[in-house]
Amino acid sequence: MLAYQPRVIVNDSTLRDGEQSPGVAFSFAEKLAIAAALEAAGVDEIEAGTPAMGPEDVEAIAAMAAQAQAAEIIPWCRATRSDIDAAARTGVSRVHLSVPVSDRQIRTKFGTGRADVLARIGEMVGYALDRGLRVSIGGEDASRADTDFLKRVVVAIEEAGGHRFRFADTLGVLDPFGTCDLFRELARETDIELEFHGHDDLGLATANTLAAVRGGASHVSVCVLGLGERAGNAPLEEVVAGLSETLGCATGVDLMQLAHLAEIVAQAACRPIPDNKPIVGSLAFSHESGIHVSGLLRDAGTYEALDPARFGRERRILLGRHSGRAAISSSLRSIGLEADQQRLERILADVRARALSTKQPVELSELALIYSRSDVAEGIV
Ligand SMILES: CC(=O)SCCNC(=O)CCNC(=O)[C@H](O)C(C)(C)COP(=O)(O)OP(=O)(O)OC[C@H]1O[C@@H](n2cnc3c(N)ncnc32)[C@H](O)[C@@H]1OP(=O)(O)O
Ligand SMILES: O=C(O)CCC(=O)C(=O)O
Repeated sequence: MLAYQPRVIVNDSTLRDGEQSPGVAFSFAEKLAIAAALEAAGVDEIEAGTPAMGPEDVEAIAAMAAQAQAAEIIPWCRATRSDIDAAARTGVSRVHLSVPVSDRQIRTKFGTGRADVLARIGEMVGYALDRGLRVSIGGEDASRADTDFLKRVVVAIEEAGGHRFRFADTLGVLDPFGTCDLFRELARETDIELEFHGHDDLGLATANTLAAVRGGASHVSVCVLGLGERAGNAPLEEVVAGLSETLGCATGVDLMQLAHLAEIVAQAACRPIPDNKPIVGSLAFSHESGIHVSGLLRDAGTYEALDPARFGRERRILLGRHSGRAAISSSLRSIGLEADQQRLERILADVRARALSTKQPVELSELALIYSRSDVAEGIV
C-alpha cells in the first residue's frame, strides 16, 4: 500500500501569494479569467485573495465564488475578527486563517508567545465556524517553528473544529528530506488534512512539495509559473507533472491545460515565461545537441522522459552549434533536400558558424539557403 495519498488536492494561490510577487497586480477581469481557467483545468481549490485588502478584493472574491461551479473559492485571512468578517462578506463557505508559529514571528508580530497562538486558534476557528464558515489554518514560518509546538498546533486546530493545517515554508529554508520527515511526524499526530506551501528561495519548492506528499500531505499549495513572494512558490505545472511522473499521484489537473494556464497568467502578470521553464517553457521539449538528436531520431525515449504530447506540446529539433550530421540530414529531409557526406560536412560547418554569429537556432529557411550555397561554396554564411 502507498504511504502517501494517490489523489492529491491542488490549492492554487496564484491570485493570492502569486499576486504578492512584487509588481504583479491582476485586474478584476484578469482575476475572473484566471479563476475560470484554473477551474477548467481541474484545480480543486482556488485561494482567491485577501478580503482585508478592501472592498475591491471582497468584490472580486465574491464574483469568483459566484462564477465557480466545482472549484472551491477560499479567501486568505489573518487570524482576526475583522478579516473573518471581511471574508464572510464575499459569500464563500470556507476561509483560510493564517497564524505565525515560529517563536521569532510570534514575538515580533503578536508580541506574545506560543500559548497566545494556541488560544487564538481556538478563538478564531470558533468565530469563523459560528459564521457558517469551514476553517483551515496556515502556520506561517512553520519550517522555523519548534516541531513539538507544531504538534500542539495541529491538535489545537482539530479540537477547535478546523479541518486542515497548512504548513508554510515561508522563507523557503527546508530541504526535501526534512520536509518528508516533518510531515510524517505531523501525520502521526492528527487526522486533519495536511497541506504544504513551499517557497523557492533555494530552488527547492517543487522538490519539497513532492517530499511533503511522500510524508503524508494530502494537499499542495502552488502558483502558476511559481509566482509569489521573492523567488516565488512551487509552480503548479511542475508539482502536478512531478506528482504524476515521480509518485504516480493524480491531481485532477488536466496536463494539456498547463501551457494555456501559464500563458494567461504570464500575460496578466506581465512576466515572460522563461524559455527553459519545465513543462511550459518554449524550449522545454526542444533538442539541439547532436548526440541527443541522433539518439532521439532512432528512439525518442533515449533523451525524452516526458512525452510532449501529454502536455499538448511538440518535440522540436533545433539546429545550432551543437548539431551533428544526423540532425542536419533529418532537417534537410523534412524540407525535401538530400546531401552526400561531403556536402553535409560543409552544411554542418556553416550551420555552426551561423549559430555562433546570430546566437540563435538556425531556422529551416536559413538551412535551405545554406544548402543552396553549399554545392558551390565552402565559406561561412
Ligand atoms: C507570508 C505571507 O504571504 S503572509 C500574507 C501577506 N499578504 C499581505 O500582506 C496582503 C496585502 N496586505 C495588505 O493589504 C495589508 O498589509 C493589510 C490590509 C493586510 C493590513 O494593512 P495594515 O492594517 O496597514 O497593516 P500593516 O500591513 O502595516 O501590518 C500588518 C499587520 O497585520 C498583523 N499581522 C500579521 N500577520 C498576522 C496574522 N497572521 N494574524 C493577525 N495579525 C497579523 C501585523 O502584526 C500588523 O499588525 P499591526 O498593524 O497591529 O502592527
Ligand atoms: O499561513 C499561510 O496560509 C501561508 C502564508 C504564506 O503565504 C507563507 O507563509 O508563505
